[in-house]
Amino acid sequence: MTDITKEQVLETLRTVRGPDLEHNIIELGMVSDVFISDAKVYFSITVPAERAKELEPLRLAAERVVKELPGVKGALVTLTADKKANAAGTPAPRPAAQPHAHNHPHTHAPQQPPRAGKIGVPGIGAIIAVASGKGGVGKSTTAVNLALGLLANGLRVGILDADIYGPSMPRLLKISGRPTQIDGRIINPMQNYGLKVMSMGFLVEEETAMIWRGPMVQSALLQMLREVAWGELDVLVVDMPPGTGDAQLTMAQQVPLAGAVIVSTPQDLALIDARKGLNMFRKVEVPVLGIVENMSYFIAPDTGARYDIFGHGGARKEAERIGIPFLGEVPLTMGIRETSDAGTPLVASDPNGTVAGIYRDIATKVWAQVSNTPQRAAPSIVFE
Ligand SMILES: Nc1ncnc2c1ncn2[C@@H]1O[C@H](COP(=O)(O)OP(=O)(O)OP(=O)(O)O)[C@@H](O)[C@H]1O
Repeated sequence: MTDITKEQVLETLRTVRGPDLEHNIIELGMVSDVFISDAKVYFSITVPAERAKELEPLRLAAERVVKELPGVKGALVTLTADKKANAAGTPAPRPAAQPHAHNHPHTHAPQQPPRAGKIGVPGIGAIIAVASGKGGVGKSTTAVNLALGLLANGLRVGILDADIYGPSMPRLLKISGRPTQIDGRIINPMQNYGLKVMSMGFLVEEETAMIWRGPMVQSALLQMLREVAWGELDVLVVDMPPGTGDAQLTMAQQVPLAGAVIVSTPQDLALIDARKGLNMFRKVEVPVLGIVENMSYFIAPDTGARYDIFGHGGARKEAERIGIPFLGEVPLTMGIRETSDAGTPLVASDPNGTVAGIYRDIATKVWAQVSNTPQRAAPSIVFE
């Protein structure tokens, strides 16, 4: 079998029509440089920032045609926001409901209930949210590897999948089956890789959760927090649902969070959304522990060479601009993709690898902040 070439990849990408439905994505100049390494193909497609969401099918189509080429073992395609549009002075899209959100986080914040209204969970030292302004940036993958990084630092760790509509923990941690109950009420968490885990995915079929309305989701979440036999934990990592809508805001208000970690990709579009996430936590006075830049740069698996094809550094600049800690850069690698899809997260399956080291460093930085906050030192307040 001959090795796959760049030309073959570009040729097959000519069969994928661009957003104008007339020209293909190569003609339209939307495809970045193509990297091929060990029969795996990596590239990004540049799209206008405001259309990234609706163009997800384009990304999938491009990934599919490349994967179907004989000799290709895998393809990893990302959407990149069109920077030129911004450089040319096009204003970045703003959320209609929060017109001042990303410039004046405090100016227009509505009145919120005081933080004293939140109550701790007995036995749990600190609860940390992992959030992202939008889906698909690798929030769940980061949450799992961060949790494992905290575990590797000698802490007792649990992870709560708060994404009721799209739970990912059963897949990411390769856990199946139903949890057992104590006294018909308290649920035993599931476990793998030393983590205690709870997810709506263990309790109901995905289709059932899909038809739930807001209040049901809220009570399901609080139940997963309080009616689960977590035991003694130093830290519970909550994988928040993506986005910054009302549901996320309520959740951030109701869960007694010690702090939040924001995950973003380096692209402008993701950063705009990350900013919304930051503002959301500020509104409810939850300390932002910092930003992680995921899919920051690309490392060719064969040569180890590093390529900055995704606009690396955006999240660090953003963190510096607004004065919050920058927690680290996680590269885009096939290893992360494959292990998260296979349910064998890298920090557990390749603890000595470079990427595991990056996640452990992030975990150390996060914990250094959390353990210095008064919430950690104070005993948990018993609820009800
Ligand atoms: N650094 C990375 N390198 C390569 N692939 C990655 C990386 N981070 C995440 N991925 C892949 O990107 C996809 C999305 O990741 P993940 O499910 O963690 O994102 P998410 O932000 O939680 O998404 P959603 O909000 O839709 O649940 C997954 O297939 C995952 O394996």
